[in-house]
Amino acid sequence: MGDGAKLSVGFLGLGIMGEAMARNLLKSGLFASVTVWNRTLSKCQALVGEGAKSAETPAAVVGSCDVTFAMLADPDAALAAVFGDNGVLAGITPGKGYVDMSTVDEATSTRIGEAVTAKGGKFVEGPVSGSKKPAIDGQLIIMGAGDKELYDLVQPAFDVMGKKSFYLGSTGAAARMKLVVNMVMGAMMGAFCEGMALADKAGLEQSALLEILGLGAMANPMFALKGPAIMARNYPPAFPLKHQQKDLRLALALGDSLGQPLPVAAAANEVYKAARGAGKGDEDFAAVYEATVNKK
Ligand SMILES: NC(=O)C1=CN([C@@H]2O[C@H](COP(=O)(O)OP(=O)(O)OC[C@H]3O[C@@H](n4cnc5c(N)ncnc54)[C@H](OP(=O)(O)O)[C@@H]3O)[C@@H](O)[C@H]2O)C=CC1
Ligand SMILES: O=CC(=O)O
Repeated sequence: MGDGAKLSVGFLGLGIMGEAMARNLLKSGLFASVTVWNRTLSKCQALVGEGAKSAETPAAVVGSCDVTFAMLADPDAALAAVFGDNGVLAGITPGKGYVDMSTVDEATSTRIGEAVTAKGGKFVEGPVSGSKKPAIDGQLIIMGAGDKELYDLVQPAFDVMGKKSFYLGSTGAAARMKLVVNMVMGAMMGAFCEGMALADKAGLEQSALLEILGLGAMANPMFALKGPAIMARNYPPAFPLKHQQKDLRLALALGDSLGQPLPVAAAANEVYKAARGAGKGDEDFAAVYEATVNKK
């Protein structure tokens, strides 16, 4: 690995994000091969049709690749892929790299990193900011931490998947940073939805609110993008609500562990929990509006 020859890379998890990210690795032509795996194996077919290889287990992917990337739902999924039967660990041999780009907590990432390095492998965590479209466009923001040699080795892959990557230090730093970023995002979306609901109740046009917000210091791409979805009350998933609630839950746990009060995020989390409870978990996180709006 790292002797100038093209790397063979693997990718575990072909959900909304992973499929787009793996496709960009494939399309780049920078790698000797791209081998994919997904728990629901049928989801590998599209990429195989475009030139990827597929394998039946994470161990088989890792065994046949220099570096394997993962983009999995949550801590349970990330741990299952590594420690489960025929998981990542079964394929790790000295020198192999594992880059987990899922949004998880520090404890999960540390556990995975320690297990990989105990077998002589190298580990980087690389959670991302940016949603379905930035993933498709290769415009993610990548937060990296862990083994610096592996981070440098996979920089070309990060450049294909993202517009900027940051090396933040030892394992855990990127996991923490990503949770802080998504805590802010979840609370912002919660406040925005309350504003949209109040505007409507107060006899104001939501489109006018959107335009006024968009012209001032609070202008941001998220309000501009999600505002029309909220007005149409139609939420095709780009960032599933269940993942935003998971991120708030993990950020609040981080706050608890550090004695940092997070009352705004805690309140926002309750609204996402209500939306999940109402069956909105697989819709876009803008569907938190449905738990905000007072239907009376
Ligand atoms: N969507 C977004 O905008 C963004 C998402 N993220 C983060 O990226 C990660 C992936 O998100 P996204 O692609 O949207 O999620 P999806 O829900 O679309 O995909 C989740 C993936 O995880 C797999 N998975 C779930 N549970 C398990 C398990 N127990 N064992 C093995 N595999 C499992 C799924 O497999 P299967 O197909 O079999 O269900 C699927 O491949 C999450 O951590 C999310 O928080 C980060 C930035 C943006
Ligand atoms: O984690 C979600 C995102 O949009 O970033």
